[in-house]
Amino acid sequence: MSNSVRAAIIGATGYGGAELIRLLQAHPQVNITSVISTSNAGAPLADHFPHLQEIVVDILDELNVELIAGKADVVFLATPAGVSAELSPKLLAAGLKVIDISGDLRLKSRADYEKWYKHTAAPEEAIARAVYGLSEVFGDEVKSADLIANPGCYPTATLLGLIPAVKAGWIDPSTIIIDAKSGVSGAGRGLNLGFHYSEANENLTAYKVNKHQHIPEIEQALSRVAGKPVVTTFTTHLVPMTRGIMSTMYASVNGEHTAEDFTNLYRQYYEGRKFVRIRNSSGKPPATKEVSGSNYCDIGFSVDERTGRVTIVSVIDNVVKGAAGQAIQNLNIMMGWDETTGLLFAPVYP
Ligand SMILES: NC(=O)C1=CN([C@@H]2O[C@H](COP(=O)(O)OP(=O)(O)OC[C@H]3O[C@@H](n4cnc5c(N)ncnc54)[C@H](OP(=O)(O)O)[C@@H]3O)[C@@H](O)[C@H]2O)C=CC1
Ligand SMILES: CC(=O)N[C@@H](CCC(=O)OP(=O)(O)O)C(=O)O
Repeated sequence: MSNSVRAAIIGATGYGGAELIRLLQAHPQVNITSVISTSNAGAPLADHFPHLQEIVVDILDELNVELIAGKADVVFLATPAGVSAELSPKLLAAGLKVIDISGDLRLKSRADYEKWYKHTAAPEEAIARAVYGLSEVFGDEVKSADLIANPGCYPTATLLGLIPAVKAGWIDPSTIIIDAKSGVSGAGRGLNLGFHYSEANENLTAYKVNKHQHIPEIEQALSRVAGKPVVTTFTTHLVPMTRGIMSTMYASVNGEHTAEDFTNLYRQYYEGRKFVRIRNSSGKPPATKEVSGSNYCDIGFSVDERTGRVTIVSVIDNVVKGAAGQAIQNLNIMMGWDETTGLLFAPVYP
């Protein structure tokens, strides 16, 4: 077990990159040694993110694998789809550990990736080597990994909310419906008409209906846990707020289980895992603001005796637990450190 690591961040001028910098600069066992940009190498990072000036040294480096290997032990990729598929094998070959927050290495089927992401899939060896880093569920596999496929933001909230019940056989997986909502930062910093203030503000839109790239990711993990193929209906909505994801999930309950039973089951499943907080069944469901800026995932339950269905509400901050925070949690697990190192801060409220 090493006591500290040097970290490089590719995609440092984007939202995921900025959040990695914000969190890693406060991590006691990580030194940021390179922040990388393909379009602005040589410029100060603070030109892009004035909120980070004088927090980390920094002139943006060019993207050069040899340069990174000379400066860092671990590389975080906060890059658009298609980049990591090509770059990760080169970074691994240079002896680096790689944590990828894009979707490039999450799907075990290359055909599925190409169908849902419309990019060329990563080489088979890289996909086989990548460990799906849903920390609280697959943490044991993360321990020995050198390549992490960090889960997507929606899948993180959704899977943490469904897996204990699916695993226990308390819900019928064929009845699962997932209704998910995200703040605008989930779409990244790039410009796009649908995310202009006047289009997104005071508006609520469903998007990528039955076409969202997180559908196969969610189904892959649920199928693994259920031990049989699971398909789901998953609909995403854009909410005019900056951060936050809420996944509201519905499923038929197998047998007689109250909301309190679900609460106890989930508390047992996540025992000792500080970042998943299960709400009391008598209280109100969790809200996005109650996890904003933090690495927490809060989950609450209601069972409707009339319909025999459970409603599960799960919330996260998309850029923290849904991206940079979970990526750092996975680094902690890989390094044999306490998984909470550098991440135990309270949400920002209000
Ligand atoms: N935003 C979120 O909540 C979440 C995002 N993700 C995923 O994380 C990844 C990053 O997302 P996000 O930070 O929001 O996106 P942004 O669009 O904000 O940032 C992406 C960054 O990638 C860099 N980049 C673009 N093209 C290349 C290239 N060819 N090679 C290397 N770097 C490149 C750009 O910087 P430059 O031009 O300076 O190189 C850009 O700043 C995406 O795959 C996204 O889907 C996952 C979970 C949550
Ligand atoms: C609001 C919004 O547009 N969110 C994005 C989240 C994208 C993302 O995180 O993509 P990968 O996990 O596939 O990398 C979306 O729904 O596509």
